[in-house]
Amino acid sequence: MRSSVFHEALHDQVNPFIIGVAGDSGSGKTTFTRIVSIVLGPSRVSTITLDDYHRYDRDERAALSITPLHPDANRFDRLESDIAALKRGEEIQKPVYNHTNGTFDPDIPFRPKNIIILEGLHPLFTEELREMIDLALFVDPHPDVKYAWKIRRDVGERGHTREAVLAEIRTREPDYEKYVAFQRQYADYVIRIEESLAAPGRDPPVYSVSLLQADPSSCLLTNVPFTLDLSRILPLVDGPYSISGCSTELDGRSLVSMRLDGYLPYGFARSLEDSIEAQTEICALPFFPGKLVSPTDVIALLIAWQIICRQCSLTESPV
Ligand SMILES: Nc1ncnc2c1ncn2[C@@H]1O[C@H](COP(=O)(O)OP(=O)(O)OP(=O)(O)O)[C@@H](O)[C@H]1O
Ligand SMILES: O=C(CO)[C@H](O)[C@H](O)COP(=O)(O)O
Repeated sequence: MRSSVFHEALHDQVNPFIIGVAGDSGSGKTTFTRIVSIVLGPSRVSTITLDDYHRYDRDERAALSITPLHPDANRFDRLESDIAALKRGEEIQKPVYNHTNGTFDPDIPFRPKNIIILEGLHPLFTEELREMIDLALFVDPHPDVKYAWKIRRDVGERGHTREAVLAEIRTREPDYEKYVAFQRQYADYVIRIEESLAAPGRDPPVYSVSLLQADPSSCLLTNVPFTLDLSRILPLVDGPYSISGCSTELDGRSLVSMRLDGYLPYGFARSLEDSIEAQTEICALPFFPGKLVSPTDVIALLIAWQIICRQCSLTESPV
C-alpha cells in the first residue's frame, strides 16, 4: 500500500463500499460487525440488518408456517433495488422490522455512508446481491457454540424458555441448511468459531476463531509491521493460546486458514492496531497494555485491515 491514508481514500470514493455479513441468527454477526464498525469509524459506516426486508410479520409467518430463513419470507427484489440505489449514493426509504412486537414500523429515510454493512440471513443469496457486494463474510460458529449463545441470549435477554428456544432451533435448522449455509461458498472470508482447544472447558468459555481466506494469493497481512518479541509477551500471558495456519478444503474450494485459539497477548494485537491507526487516524480498539485480547477482536482487526487495504488500493495511481 502506498502512503494514501484511509480517509483520503474515502474522500475520493465515488460509491459506497458494501460489506455483506451472512450467517445464522445468533451466529455473532452483530457482535463482529460492531467491532469492524468501531475500527473503521462509526461515522463512516452505516449498517442495515436484513431482517428489515422480511416479507411477513411474526403472526403472518406463524399462520403460513414459514420461517424467516425461507426465501419466500423475504423481499429480495426490494433489497436489490435499495442496495443498487445506495450504491449510486442515493438515499432510500428503508423498511423497519420491529423485533419487540414482531411487526413493521413505518419506513425511514436511510442515507448511505462510505461503508455499508449488510448483515443478516441472506446478503449473498442472489447473484445480483453478490455482484453488488464488495467484500463478503460468512460467520460460521460450530453448532454447539451457536446454540449455547442463542439459548443464553434468548432466555437471558428475551424472556423465552429454554425449551421454546430449543424447539425453535430444531424448526429452523433444515431451512438454515437449505437457504443460509450454501452462501458460505461465496464468502471472501469465512469466520469459524469453536470452543478453544488451548483452554477448553472454561466458564465463561474461551474460543478459537479461524479466518479462512478464499484467495490465497492475496496476503492477509499486507504491509502490516508484525514483530513479536516473545520475551516481552510471554510473561504477560495467564492463559494458554495458540496461533496456527493451514490450508483446507471447504465447499469445494481451497482456502487458507489462520487460527487464533484463546486470549492473545496485547503485543500481538498492538502492532496490527498501530498500522490501522496510522492509516485511518482512528484509535481502533481499546486494547490495554498487559491485558489479553480476544481472538474475535483480532480477527475483526484483520478484516478491517483488509477493507482499508482494498479502499486505499482503489484510489492509488499505478506505480
Ligand atoms: N465472538 C463472540 N464471542 C463471545 N460471544 C459471542 C460472540 N459472538 C456472539 N456472541 C454471543 O452470541 C450472542 C448472539 O450474537 P449476535 O447478536 O452478534 O448474533 P447475530 O448473528 O447478530 O444474531 P441475530 O441475527 O439473531 O440478531 C451475543 O449476545 C453474544 O452473547
Ligand atoms: O432470524 C432472525 C434474525 O436473523 C429472526 O428470527 C427474524 O428476524 C424474526 O424475528 P422475530 O423472531 O423477532 O420475529
